[in-house]
Amino acid sequence: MKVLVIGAGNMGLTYASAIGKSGYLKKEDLMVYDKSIELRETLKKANENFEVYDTLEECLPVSDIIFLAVKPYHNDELMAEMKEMMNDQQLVISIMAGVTIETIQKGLGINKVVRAMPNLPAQVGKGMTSYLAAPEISRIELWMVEDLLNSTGKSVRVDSQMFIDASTGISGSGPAYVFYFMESMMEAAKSMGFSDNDAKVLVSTTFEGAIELFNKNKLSPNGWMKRVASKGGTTQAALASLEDNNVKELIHDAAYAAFNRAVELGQTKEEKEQLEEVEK
Ligand SMILES: NC(=O)C1=CN([C@@H]2O[C@H](COP(=O)(O)OP(=O)(O)OC[C@H]3O[C@@H](n4cnc5c(N)ncnc54)[C@H](OP(=O)(O)O)[C@@H]3O)[C@@H](O)[C@H]2O)C=CC1
Ligand SMILES: O=C(O)[C@@H]1CCC=N1
Repeated sequence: MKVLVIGAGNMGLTYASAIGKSGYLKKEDLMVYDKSIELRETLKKANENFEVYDTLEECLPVSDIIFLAVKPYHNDELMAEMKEMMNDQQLVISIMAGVTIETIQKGLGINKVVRAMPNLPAQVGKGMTSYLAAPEISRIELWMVEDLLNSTGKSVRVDSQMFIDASTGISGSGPAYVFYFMESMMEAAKSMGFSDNDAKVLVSTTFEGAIELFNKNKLSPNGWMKRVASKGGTTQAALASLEDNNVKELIHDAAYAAFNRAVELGQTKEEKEQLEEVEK
C-alpha cells in the first residue's frame, strides 16, 4: 500500500511524520508532495521516514490512499490538478475544515472519501480526530484508515458530517481556546509582577496538573472545582467573577462560531449564491 500526503504544513507533515515513525509503511511507500520548492528541499535534506516528490504526476497515480492537507481555499485548484490522474480505486482522506465528502467526490470523480477532523496535539501523539467514511469504503479499507489516523492519537467515528463540523468547534479548534486561556492567565501573572518565565511555569504546570487530575478518575470538572474551592475562599471569588462575566456563555459562543464557520467553509458556490438570494 502506498500513501501520499498532499500539503506538508502543520497537519500534513504531522501525519507524514507519525505514519513514518509508526513503522506501518516502508519509506518508499510513504510519499509527500507540497507545492513549495523551498519546503520540499528542506524536507529532502531532513531525511525523514518518507519520500518527497516534486510533481503530482510522479506520486499521485501510484498512490492507494491520499491525504488532502491543504487549506480549504486551495482545494478547488488542487482538485482540478489531481482529477485527471485519479482512478476510482483510490481512497482520499481529507482533513480540510468544512469541505464536504460530496465536494471531494465530485471534484475528483471518485467515491472513496473519508472526512476527518484532527487537531494540532497530533504532533505529539495526543491528537483527537473525528472521522466519517463514505459508504463506498469497505470494512478492510476502514481499518487501514483507522490505523493511519490513530498514528497521531485517538479517533472517534461519527455518523454524520454535521458532527465533523461540530467537532471542529470543540477539538479541532479547541487547542487554540486552551492557549487563549493560558495566555490570559500568563498576562494576569505578569501584571502581578512575575517574570515571563515564572508566569509560564506557573501556568503550564497548573494546566498539566489539572489535566492529570481530571484523567485520574470520574470526577466532573465541576466536582474538581469544588475540591479546589474553599468556602468563602479565593477560588470562589475567582469562579464568581467568571460567572458574573458570563465566561461560560462566551466559550459556548466561540465553539459555535467555529462550528458555523466550518459549515460555511463547506458551502458550494451554488449554495452560497442561493443563500445570498434568500438574504436579499
Ligand atoms: N492547523 C490545525 O490545527 C488544523 C488544521 N486542519 C486542516 O488541515 C488543513 C491544513 O492546515 P495546516 O496544516 O494548518 O495548513 P498549512 O498552511 O500549514 O499547510 C498547508 C500546506 O499545503 C501547501 N499547499 C497549498 N496548496 C497546495 C497544492 N495545490 N499542492 C500542494 N501543496 C499545497 C501549502 O503551501 P503554501 O503555504 O505555499 O500555500 C502549505 O505548505 C486545513 O485544511 C485545515 O482546515 C484540521 C485540523 C487542525
Ligand atoms: O482554523 C482552522 O480553520 C483549522 C481547522 C481546525 C483548526 N484549524
